[in-house]
Amino acid sequence: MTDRLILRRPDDWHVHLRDGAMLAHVAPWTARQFARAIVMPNLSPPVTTVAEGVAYRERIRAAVPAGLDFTPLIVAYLTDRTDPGEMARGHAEGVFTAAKLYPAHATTGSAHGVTDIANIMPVLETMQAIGMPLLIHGEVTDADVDIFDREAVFIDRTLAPLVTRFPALRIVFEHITTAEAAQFVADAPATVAATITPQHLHINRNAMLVGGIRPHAYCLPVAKREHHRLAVRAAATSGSPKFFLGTDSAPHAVHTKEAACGCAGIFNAPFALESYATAFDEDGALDKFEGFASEHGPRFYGLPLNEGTVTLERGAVMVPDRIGEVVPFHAGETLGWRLA
Ligand SMILES: NC(=O)N[C@@H](CC(=O)O)C(=O)O
Ligand SMILES: [Zn+2]
Ligand SMILES: [Zn+2]
Repeated sequence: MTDRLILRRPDDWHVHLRDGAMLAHVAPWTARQFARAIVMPNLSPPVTTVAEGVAYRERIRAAVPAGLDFTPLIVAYLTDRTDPGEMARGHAEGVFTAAKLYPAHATTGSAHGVTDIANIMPVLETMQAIGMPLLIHGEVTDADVDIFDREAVFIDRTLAPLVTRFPALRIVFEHITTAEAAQFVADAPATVAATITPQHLHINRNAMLVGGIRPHAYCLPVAKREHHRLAVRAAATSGSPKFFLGTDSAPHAVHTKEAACGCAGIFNAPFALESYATAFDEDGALDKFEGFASEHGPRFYGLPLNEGTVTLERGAVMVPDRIGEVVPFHAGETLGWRLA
């Protein structure tokens, strides 16, 4: 039995670091675990221009404690009016690593998102031509589609046609939650990959709804039935280079989650590696963890692998009930792996 895991330094390919006081509160947690992170642009207002990207990157750097070697990778937020030239310039100047498609009103901070994919066709043409990855929150927003079906329907209505129409565009299907998504990505060309969160490896929808409504288990896409969790978990531990680590750590102050209309998002950054390692260990797949955490992501993005290592060791770690004003994922639980 392995008791120590020495991994090439991992990256987080999907995180929400927020802004202002929340940024200062949460950024150190990500920076102590990961070398780089793809930082989501759904601020208010969102990060849409190169100048805003540069300014946000500076604010993130200022929030990272001295001595931690951490590189934030900035993402542009696509709207109906995104200028292809602005994306090309941001990418060429090394500001925008990728651009994010939020279908309007699909999730937290998506009000300025894209109302119809037809509106961004010229942007996608440019991104394909310059090799700029497209990151997607893959859920439809149609009122007649059940919330538990919104990811699977998105594949048929939007994602599959997009992959056909843009055969050279690199696409990351973010935070997948369904068997359909795992299968779609596995069968898709090598231009299509997916991130997987810790929560979607650990919980199904019962965690949210059995024995009382549990707002801290609520995020989007919402956790699904158990067979979906198992399919997502099989994808993560499969060793396929199409699946990689993206926490979707999404902090919200406790009073905004414990509310009549609670915010979507789970704050998992403080114990993210511990959480993933516990899941891989439970499935006898620790040998697949380094690829998932440290290799598949940079290879897909065309970025160098990190130098240096982190060490995880078997041993109990208690997750606190609160971290400041935020309730972390696994609050009150004990995980079986800890960061050395
Ligand atoms: N995942 C979530 O439930 N929430 C994210 C947005 C997102 O990633 O969809 C957030 O910004 O709070
Ligand atoms: Zn999302
Ligand atoms: Zn997210």
